Amino acid sequence: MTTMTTTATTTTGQTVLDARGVTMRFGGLTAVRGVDLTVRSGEIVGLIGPNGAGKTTFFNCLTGLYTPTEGEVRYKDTVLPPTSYKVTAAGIARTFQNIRLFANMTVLENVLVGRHTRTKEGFWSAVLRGPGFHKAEAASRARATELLEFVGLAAKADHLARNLPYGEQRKLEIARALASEPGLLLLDEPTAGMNPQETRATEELVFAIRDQGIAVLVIEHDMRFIFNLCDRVAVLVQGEKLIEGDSATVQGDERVVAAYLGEPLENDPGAAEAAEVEAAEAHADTPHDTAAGKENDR
Ligand SMILES: Nc1ncnc2c1ncn2[C@@H]1O[C@H](COP(=O)(O)OP(=O)(O)OP(=O)(O)O)[C@@H](O)[C@H]1O
Repeated sequence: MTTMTTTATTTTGQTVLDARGVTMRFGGLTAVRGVDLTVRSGEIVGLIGPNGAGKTTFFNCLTGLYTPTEGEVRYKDTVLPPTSYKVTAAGIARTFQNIRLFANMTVLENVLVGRHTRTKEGFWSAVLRGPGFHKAEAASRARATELLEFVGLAAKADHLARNLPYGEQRKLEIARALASEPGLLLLDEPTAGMNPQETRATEELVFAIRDQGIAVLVIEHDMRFIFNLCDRVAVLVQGEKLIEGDSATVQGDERVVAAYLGEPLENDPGAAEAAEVEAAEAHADTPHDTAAGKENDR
């Protein structure tokens, strides 16, 4: 990972995101109910909660994919327009839980696509390909290359996105989001499917992004990642914000433990194996056999 040449613009404490009373209803189901959340520059804020708690729906309300049924979202004092293109242009970028790359485009082209809200050259300029277009294109390529260096993918600029390993596809999504030069980056489960080394590298990458002056709001089920990374963590349960505070406060809150941390996650990779071992122990004549074998498999 290399350092971007843009100057860090951190003015710690300035509110970049101010969501007030955000409610999202789908017919009879209230997926998000009256959620307030602020994110300030220089901060990494975590959003956690059980499956179905409303985290992604809340992200969708912040990024113009959904228009909240009630409530208001402001970015740097301006009420956000209800379309994702305009939200990106205003300064909020995001990645998705399910990776959304252009699989048959190169790594560099994917990042160039992310720059479309920052290029002034219009349709006719692109068609006529005059000097203005070529200058803007060269500047965009230079910036995209810089971002690929930042996330550690410069050597793969010409590879097709679909040929990247999973962890690198997630990095590419982040580079593409950064290409819109956001002031706030929303990451939806950035380490899903990653091994521990990739997760650790993602943690470093998020710190580096924050150090560039970009505020980060991150949804993640990996609690170690969240509590290492975040200055503040908000917990959503059944669409409502249960608590918000620093890592120690949230981890120690009895309601959070009861509602979330105390229960195995639905996709807890150890849960199926643990159940298998328990069942084997209950039925085996020699309880050590199966359990010992399973331990070695982990
Ligand atoms: N477009 C939609 N139409 C109807 N219901 C929806 C829609 N999107 C989400 N929901 C419902 O809203 C609730 C919250 O879902 P959401 O995906 O926001 O939860 P989540 O906290 O992100 O879950 P996970 O951790 O599993 O990703 C769920 O009950 C879900 O089924």
